[in-house]
Amino acid sequence: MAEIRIAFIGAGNMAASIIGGLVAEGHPASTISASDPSPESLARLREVAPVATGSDNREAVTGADVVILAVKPQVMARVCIDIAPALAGGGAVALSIAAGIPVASLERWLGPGVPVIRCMPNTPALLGAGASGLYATAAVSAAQRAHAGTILSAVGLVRWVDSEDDLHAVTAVSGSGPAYFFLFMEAMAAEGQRLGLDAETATALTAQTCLGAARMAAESGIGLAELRRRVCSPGGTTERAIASFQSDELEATVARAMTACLARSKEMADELG
Ligand SMILES: NC(=O)C1=CN([C@@H]2O[C@H](COP(=O)(O)OP(=O)(O)OC[C@H]3O[C@@H](n4cnc5c(N)ncnc54)[C@H](O)[C@@H]3O)[C@@H](O)[C@H]2O)C=CC1
Ligand SMILES: O=C(O)[C@@H]1CCC=N1
Repeated sequence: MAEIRIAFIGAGNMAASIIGGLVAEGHPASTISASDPSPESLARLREVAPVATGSDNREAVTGADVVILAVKPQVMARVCIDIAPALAGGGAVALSIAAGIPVASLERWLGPGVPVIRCMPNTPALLGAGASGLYATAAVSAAQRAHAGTILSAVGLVRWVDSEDDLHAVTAVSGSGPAYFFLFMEAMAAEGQRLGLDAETATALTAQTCLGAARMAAESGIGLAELRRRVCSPGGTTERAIASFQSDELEATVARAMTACLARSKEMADELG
């Protein structure tokens, strides 16, 4: 990857996931810096990759090509207003990964002349298995768009969306999505134990099954419903389990959860924007 100087503001879970993935992909750690007031966050990050760390956000953004805003939505306004003078005229693009914060707010806080990209990534970025939705305004140059795409592609799948509003749906699908699968796996592993397996075996079988199913969904070129049908031997065991899920309205349960997620994303935009 061409050397892009990347500054992370906020060195928590998501920053560590993206930095870990970037460095594992061969992006030089020497071109990455991270700023965070929490010594604990910085120490955890240094265990992931030997990047430059500090607590001065303005210093971190100076000279960066891409500034990744990786703080919680609740502190984003304060952080942006604080770094705005250091970004002015520097030519950097700001890339926010915060849920719910609209581009218009980021532009207002960062000041004129700082192009903004919004991204909704997810934590499997740590393993290079992330999934990110990105949205850029017209003020973002083709080169800056390419930089953002290169960074996020280093840690997984990237899809650009044409409308900022679509990022709410991306959040409901892939941003929050890993947690849905963890919850589902927790339930499967717990039931596996109740049915007699030891905890390690139940968890390992569950995780590997999820991984295998996900790889088939992503790589086989076969539709999801067909993949499911191929596991269901007529009159067999899976058919019984699927019938039980369907009579318990699994699809409606999933739809309600994702609708709640999307509603919260919109609510956050209203509260914090
Ligand atoms: N965790 C996830 O799965 C995903 C999170 N996001 C978004 O990523 C952002 C970060 O989330 P996490 O990494 O999970 O949170 P986190 O709490 O792990 O990390 C946030 C970091 O920001 C630091 N921070 C607080 N005030 C700061 C300041 N003034 N300057 C610099 N750093 C400051 C905190 O000390 C902390 O280390 C959020 O906006 C969230 O919406 C997006 C997609 C997925
Ligand atoms: O729960 C959240 O608000 C963040 C955004 C997507 C995943 N985690």
